Amino acid sequence: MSFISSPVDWTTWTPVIPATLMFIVKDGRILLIEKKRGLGAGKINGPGGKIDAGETPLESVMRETQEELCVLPINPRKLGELWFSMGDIPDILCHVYRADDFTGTPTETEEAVPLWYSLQSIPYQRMWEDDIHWLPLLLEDKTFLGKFVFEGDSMQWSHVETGVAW
Ligand SMILES: Nc1[nH]c(=O)nc2c1ncn2[C@H]1C[C@H](O)[C@@H](COP(=O)(O)OP(=O)(O)OP(=O)(O)O)O1
Repeated sequence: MSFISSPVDWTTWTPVIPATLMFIVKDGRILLIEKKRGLGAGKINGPGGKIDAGETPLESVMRETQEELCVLPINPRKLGELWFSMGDIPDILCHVYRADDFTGTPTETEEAVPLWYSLQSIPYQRMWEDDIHWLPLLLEDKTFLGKFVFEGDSMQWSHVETGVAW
């Protein structure tokens, strides 16, 4: 099924789960993870996760990157937001960050396997279906707001705007 106009009324959409993603880009490569558990297990994504109570999005993405990969991003900056209407699971608002350097050594943990990819060979076919709609913007250092409607793993509708001031 595909929709021309959104199947979701975004003016009344209310996110239930605030979450984060971090993309470290350095020397022509991007640091991704194979997620070992949780939502999207088996997929390739950036490190990140749910924001804990009392945490800011930035605090959360630093903690999650440290927990999942044993590295700390340097000078992270927020480039995007992703609004997910997820059907049968709670809706997610995800804050997306980029950093161009880090401290530590990417290390496999119980949650994730670190994977470096060249910017010319990002494995979009193993990522969430929406990623190809906004990750190229992040790589160009552009800001964005993406809205996506999913049914299970299948994207039903998408809209991405760029030039958003965060
Ligand atoms: N369609 C999608 N595209 C994408 O790129 N990332 C998505 C996505 N849907 C969810 N995510 C990411 C955002 C966030 O980092 C993560 C949220 O999944 P989870 O709730 O399973 O988090 P975690 O497995 O880290 O759980 P916690 O450790 O409890 O925070 O999944």
